[in-house]
Amino acid sequence: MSTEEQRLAPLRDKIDALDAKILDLLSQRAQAAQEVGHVKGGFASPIFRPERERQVVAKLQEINQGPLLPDGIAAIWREVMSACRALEARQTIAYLGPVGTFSEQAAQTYFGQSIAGLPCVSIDEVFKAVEKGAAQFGVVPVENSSEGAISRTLDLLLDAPVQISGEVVLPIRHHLLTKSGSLDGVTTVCAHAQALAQCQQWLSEHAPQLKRQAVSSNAEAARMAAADPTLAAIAGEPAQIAYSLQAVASQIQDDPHNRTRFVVIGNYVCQATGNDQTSLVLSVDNQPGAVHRLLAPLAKHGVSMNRFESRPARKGTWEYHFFIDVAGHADEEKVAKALTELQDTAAFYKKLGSYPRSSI
Ligand SMILES: O=C(O)C(=O)C[C@]1(C(=O)O)C=C[C@@H](O)C=C1
Repeated sequence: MSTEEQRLAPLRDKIDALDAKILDLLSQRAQAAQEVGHVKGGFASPIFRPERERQVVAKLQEINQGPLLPDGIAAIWREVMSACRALEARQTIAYLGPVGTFSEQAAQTYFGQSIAGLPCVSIDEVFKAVEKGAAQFGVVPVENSSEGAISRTLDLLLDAPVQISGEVVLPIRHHLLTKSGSLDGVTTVCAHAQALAQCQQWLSEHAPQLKRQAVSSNAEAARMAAADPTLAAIAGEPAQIAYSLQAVASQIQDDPHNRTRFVVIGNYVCQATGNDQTSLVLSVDNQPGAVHRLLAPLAKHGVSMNRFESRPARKGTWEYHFFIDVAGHADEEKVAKALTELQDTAAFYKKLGSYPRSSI
């Protein structure tokens, strides 16, 4: 045994002994979670409680003496609670598929790995899966830092009978992938239209010879590139792994801070956590100063606006719908007062949900 091995052996023995204790405690925790699940079953109440999961992590981060970092604690307990939640009842989570998409990564980032993933061919299908009860929750992209709002998601949120129960913000790292790891013989690069737009400068500078073909998702592009040596794909690491592709170039997005925000849709109304956001859709009659008057209650009651997005109204009597995110939970007094006055002023008003802010 080498000198290094001699010095590592007792430390590894110590780790093994500690791991055994941790496993015993985790097993006790899992049994307690199962009992929680039985209680919930008696009341037919929801298994997933995001506000409780935030509370669990926040308490541990508060008492943490190190050396684990807060993000490490959050990641560990996300998986601990994901596994415990699955013992209560495995949650089916719909997302824009196929496997390997950023939407799948967002679903796993939010719910952990212990979920039943339901890849859907379109954002519409994610909404349908949640509405018909085929999935408890859905994860859909709502805006990208480079390309702006995902209009289909906004249009579906307008009419769908679902709540926004959470949000996830993912850094988006696009890679140029092929089966061989080179561009020899490659004529076309495939990707979702958003990804092609987010990498257009890099493609023009480094691969202007490639034809650009938009497809339903980056993971679908990866699946195609895995089957056709004349194709390259722009996709993330999950798709690269899922379809055994090699990187020709990594992180080719034009904006190094490129990120996409996803919303979690479901029928669950989150309780306040102290770090929440409320999303709304509003419309006003087309009169001078109408939008200013519409938003006046927010300033009056000291409610901050985090986002304001206008969309042409595709039907009905109004010209625009305004998608607005405000800081705070709808149950907070100042937010509740502002929303009541907004509702009285607006020609159209829909509360999409109050939910915990993304921790990223
Ligand atoms: O406390 C609960 O409601 C539980 O179901 C337990 C638990 C956990 O593992 O701590 C698991 C799932 C919930 O989303 C929240 C917390």
